[in-house]
Amino acid sequence: KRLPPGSLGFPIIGQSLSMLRAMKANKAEEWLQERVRKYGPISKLNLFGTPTVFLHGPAANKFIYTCSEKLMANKQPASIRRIIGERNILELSGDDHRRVRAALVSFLKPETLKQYVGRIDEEIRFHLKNHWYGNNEIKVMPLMKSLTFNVICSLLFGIERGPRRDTLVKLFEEAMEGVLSVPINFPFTVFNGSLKASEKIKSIIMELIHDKREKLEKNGVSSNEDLIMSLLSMKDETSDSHVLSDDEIVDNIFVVMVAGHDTTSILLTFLIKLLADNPTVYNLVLKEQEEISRGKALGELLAWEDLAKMKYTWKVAMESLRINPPVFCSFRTVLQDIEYGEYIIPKGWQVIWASCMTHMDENIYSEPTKFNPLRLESQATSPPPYSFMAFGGGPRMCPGYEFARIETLTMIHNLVNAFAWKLSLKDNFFGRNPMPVFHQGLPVQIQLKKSSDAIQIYQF
Ligand code: HEM
Repeated sequence: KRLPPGSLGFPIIGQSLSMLRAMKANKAEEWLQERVRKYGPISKLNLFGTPTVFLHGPAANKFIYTCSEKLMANKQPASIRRIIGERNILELSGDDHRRVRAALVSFLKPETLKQYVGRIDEEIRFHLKNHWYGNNEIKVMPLMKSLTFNVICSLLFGIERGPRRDTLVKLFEEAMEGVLSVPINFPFTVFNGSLKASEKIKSIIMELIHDKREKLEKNGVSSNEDLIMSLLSMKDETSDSHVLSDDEIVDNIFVVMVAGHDTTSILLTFLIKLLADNPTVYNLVLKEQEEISRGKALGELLAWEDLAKMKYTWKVAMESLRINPPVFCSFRTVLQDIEYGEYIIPKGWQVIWASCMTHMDENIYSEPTKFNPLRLESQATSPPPYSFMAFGGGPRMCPGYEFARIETLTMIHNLVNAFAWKLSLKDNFFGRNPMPVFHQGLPVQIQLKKSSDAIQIYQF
């Protein structure tokens, strides 16, 4: 058995800068395709200070998602670990991972979230009134980021609108800049700036924990009012001790901030673009959403049951995720030498794979660059297992799927019912940092629909 083909490049830096440059120029898929052409579906390289093996294809996806925890752990690159924290779910494995995941899922599961659909709808209407109503043009990407951040602040962290939220937004952007960087902590480096922002974010979360604990003790009852309250209320049935330590709550609230807001904002941004580019799809989505509005009183908020009727709209969202998955690549760390085909992946190395590569494989999806929401519906063309990777897979599959679905469907329902829009620019260039970023924010010209419903709901 031997090492996979490829070069490890220069020590520490390896191919990191070359890959980051390709990501910034939105050429990362081509960069990876070039590797596959040169070396095949498995090759070695050096990323973010660690020797790495890149794997490609559904068989590789299956291998990673079903691999024993004894062979592969979910350790992230050092930059992510140091910014978010050692006890965040992405770093944990075995019983620790199951315990923290179960605690998060007990709030993120449909049975809990279904009662919050109306609250998310309210936050979205507030956003539309404040940022869309009365304007002729808006920039979609920054607005979607602020919307999804506000939704998680309200629902998951119970942070009221105001200075604390505003400070968090700014710090959060600074922290995110260095999540994929060479982890050298010199003054004025991006990584150094991100570490400083991360410290401030953590002290804000710690303050929140103290405030909420006081509130819980005063009331003397457990609470599902928001995710932090829910985590603080959780006790082990046998020992009566808290399920998560304060440090674990801080690191995992941080990870939910990262995982929960950027991803959905990117999905919404691409959806708005795809709907502008595809009038037929926009009209079909509108038809589905108008049908739902007809069954409701004027101004009545959406409920869980309404979301089940938005089947076509969700297919459109899934097709958007196939073409533009927000999470570009994922990492695991090898704990023992692993044999993969004719190669060996040594202990201590990283494994990396990229969903976009599988999603754009024409052997799986015919005409992969074509936006076709119905392709995920038909039995004949539905993708084989481990071929749709936007939410990951296996025991680490995204636990925020339902939250993202509620938020996305509720926003699209409100948008198509109230507004028509078209892209302001012909070219809307985006790069990855590591999430996609539209350089000009995706400006669109918008028009409030003339219907009396839209005017009554979305005007002040
Ligand atoms: C469109 C929206 C979203 C997408 C595309 C997405 C994608 C993903 C992917 C691909 C993974 C797995 C990464 C891996 O295997 O290494 C993941 C994990 C995760 N996601 Fe999401 N996500 C989304 C929304 C959310 C939301 C809204 C939340 C929370 C409110 C969330 C919380 C998490 C957490 C905590 C994990 C780690 C799970 C674990 O390690 O057990 N995500 N997500």
